[in-house]
Amino acid sequence: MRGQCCVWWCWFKHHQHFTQGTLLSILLISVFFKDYCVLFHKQITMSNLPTTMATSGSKLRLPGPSKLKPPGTPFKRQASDGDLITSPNKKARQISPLDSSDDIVQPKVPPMRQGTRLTRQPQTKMTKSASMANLSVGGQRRNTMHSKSSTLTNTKMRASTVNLTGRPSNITAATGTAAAARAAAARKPVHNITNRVVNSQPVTRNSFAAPKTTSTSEVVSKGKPKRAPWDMKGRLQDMETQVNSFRSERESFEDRLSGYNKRIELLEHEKQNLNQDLEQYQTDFLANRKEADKLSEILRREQTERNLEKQELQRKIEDMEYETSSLTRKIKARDEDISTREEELAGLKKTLSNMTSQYAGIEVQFSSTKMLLEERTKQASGLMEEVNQLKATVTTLENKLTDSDTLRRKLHNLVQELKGNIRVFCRVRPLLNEEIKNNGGSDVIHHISFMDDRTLELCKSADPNGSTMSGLKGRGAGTIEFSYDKVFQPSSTQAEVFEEISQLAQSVLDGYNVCVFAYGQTGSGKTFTMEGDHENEQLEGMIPRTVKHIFSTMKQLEDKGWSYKAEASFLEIYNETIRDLLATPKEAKNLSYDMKLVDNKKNEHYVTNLKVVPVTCEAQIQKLLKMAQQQRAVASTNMNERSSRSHSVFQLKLRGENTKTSDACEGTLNLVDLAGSERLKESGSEGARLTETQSINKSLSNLGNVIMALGQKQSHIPYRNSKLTHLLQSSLGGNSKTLMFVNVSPLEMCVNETLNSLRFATKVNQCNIGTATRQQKK
Ligand SMILES: Nc1ncnc2c1ncn2[C@@H]1O[C@H](COP(=O)(O)OP(=O)(O)OP(=O)(O)O)[C@@H](O)[C@H]1O
Repeated sequence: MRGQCCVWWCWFKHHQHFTQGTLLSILLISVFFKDYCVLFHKQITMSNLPTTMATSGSKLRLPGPSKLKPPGTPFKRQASDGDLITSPNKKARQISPLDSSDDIVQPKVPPMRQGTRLTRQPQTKMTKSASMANLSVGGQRRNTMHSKSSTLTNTKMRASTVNLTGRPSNITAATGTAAAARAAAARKPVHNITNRVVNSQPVTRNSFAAPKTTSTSEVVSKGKPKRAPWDMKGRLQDMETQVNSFRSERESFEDRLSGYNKRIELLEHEKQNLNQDLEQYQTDFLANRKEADKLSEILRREQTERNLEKQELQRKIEDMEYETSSLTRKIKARDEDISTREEELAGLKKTLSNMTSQYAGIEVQFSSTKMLLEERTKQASGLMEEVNQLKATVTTLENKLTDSDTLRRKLHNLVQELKGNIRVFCRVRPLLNEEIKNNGGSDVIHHISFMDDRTLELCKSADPNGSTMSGLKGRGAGTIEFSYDKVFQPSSTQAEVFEEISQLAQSVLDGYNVCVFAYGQTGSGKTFTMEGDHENEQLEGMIPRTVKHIFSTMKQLEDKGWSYKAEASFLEIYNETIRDLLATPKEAKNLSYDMKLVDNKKNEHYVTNLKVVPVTCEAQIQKLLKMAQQQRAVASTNMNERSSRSHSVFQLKLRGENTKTSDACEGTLNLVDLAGSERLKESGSEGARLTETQSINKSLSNLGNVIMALGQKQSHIPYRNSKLTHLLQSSLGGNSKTLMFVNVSPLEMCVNETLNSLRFATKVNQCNIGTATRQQKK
């Protein structure tokens, strides 16, 4: 009966537009086929297996127990396309009716729309299932329905039946729409009918496995007594009742269907929204992913930078640690220093307290001293007046002194002029080591007596040749007295000797010609007097001392506006031949030296090819003297090992200019070391040495002749008789200041030579060779 009802319901649903009359006639026909339908229903119920139901040419295949899903298992999406009967494009939403159960696991939805889905989704599934079942039963595809799809359809139909029987579900509750309310009102009669089913057999999942369908006819039959077969009227009434019931159900279903359709639309809309959301999510996801990539890149860079910064900071920390350690050491050192300073400070404080007490005492003294000072200040002011007066007196005296000095110079020159321009100094050398031994260990010279600083006596015990001392003053037999401008005893030093001739050095700077020569026998001390010992400053001779004096005076005169130019030359005359002592043998090779007159009026001569060296300092001249000394010809004789056999002439020309007074002058200094005078018999010279000696004596005797001629004012002065006098012409004449050293040997065996030298010197000293004149340059 239940199957029959289903058939009818389906048919009715399909042909709902039929008129009630038509429906009635159909019902009558179905009554005739009642037995067949009952039998068919029984077959279904008994077998509980998939059954093919044919009604009015339509077939419906019901699912067997094996086709049903286990309880609690939701329909899965792997259902074939056959499951999607009415709307294949919505198969994603085709879910088992069991999803409506409370214990069905709901599909996950995005959180944003979770609330919505939780309330709507089950309803959507159920609506679809119900519509599908309705369509299937309605026979739209009754001839083409596949067995599998019909199985599912049957299952769905049953599920919809279950829902239609009034099982409370969240779908109804969730929708809560007006349509649902209308449907519920329309369903009311059926609900009453089905309530019995619900009460007798509650719907569970297991009930789907073994569905216990109860046909409407059975329900009706249970409520009312079964009509007899012949009671067609009653039956017709029942059918009408059922038809009404079905109609109301149909309306209810239609309402629900329209609700489901709306729901489908909503869900479609929601799906679109969800798709949009999904797209948005995907877009967002991609954007976020890109952003995440960017951020990760930034993070990586940041990490790299942070690592670098970290390393930098670590380095800085290390540096700071190092600095800290150094500062700590410094602080420690400073602390130590501070402690030391503190100790010092404590000591100083003590000292300060002592000094403070001392200061108090001093202050007392100071006050007394202050008073004293005031008195002294008064005295000082008086004394200052005296000092000023004295200063004025001093100034006056200084002026007088200057005038006196000038007068003294004039008088000095006058005295020199009165003395004669050629002066003679006698110097007796001391006995040397060997000579002292021979003298019995005594340095006393027995045959020479020094009367004063100008006179000496020569004692000559016997004259084997019968010579007399006629013409000389004597205090008795064998004693001869000689007087000169100055007599230097053996003890006289080089400095004492130079002091006497320093005025001559000054005269050169004043523009006078000066000639100093040493005369004496070999070994009497001429070279010692003129050159001395260059290595020992105290033993330096007249030449270096004169040069030093001249250069020091030149510096002093610079303050008075004088500036000088000096030129030096050094030559020797050996055997009447001139040799340049400042030229090396290479330089002097093939050079001839001769005397030539510079100026006829002045009788000035010069030596051709002679090397003249400009000098600016004393050291240069010292160098030249050493060079000349090395080159000087030294010959060994019986009388003296270092006997020099030539006359040496050191010449220094000075030209001075005064920028203040526009004064100018020119002076020449000649320092001559004559060759030793010796008598031929005593020297024992032979051959070349004899010739040397003869030449030397000749030039020396010619020197004497020139001086004699000058003294006697002869018209002819034999300057040219020898190279020496020829060279010294300008210095021996009346235009120069000449000084002759007569060097005397202390040896008694040389007394005759000494006598000759002293006689020669006396002759020279008696000569008046004229007045020296200053050579002024204009
Ligand atoms: N005043 C003196 N004081 C000390 N020693 C002196 C003095 N005069 C000369 N002598 C010494 O006497 C020696 C001879 O002196 P020097 O060579 O000067 O004689 P000389 O006359 O130049 O001889 P020559 O004509 O042969 O050159 C030297 O050893 C010198 O040192």
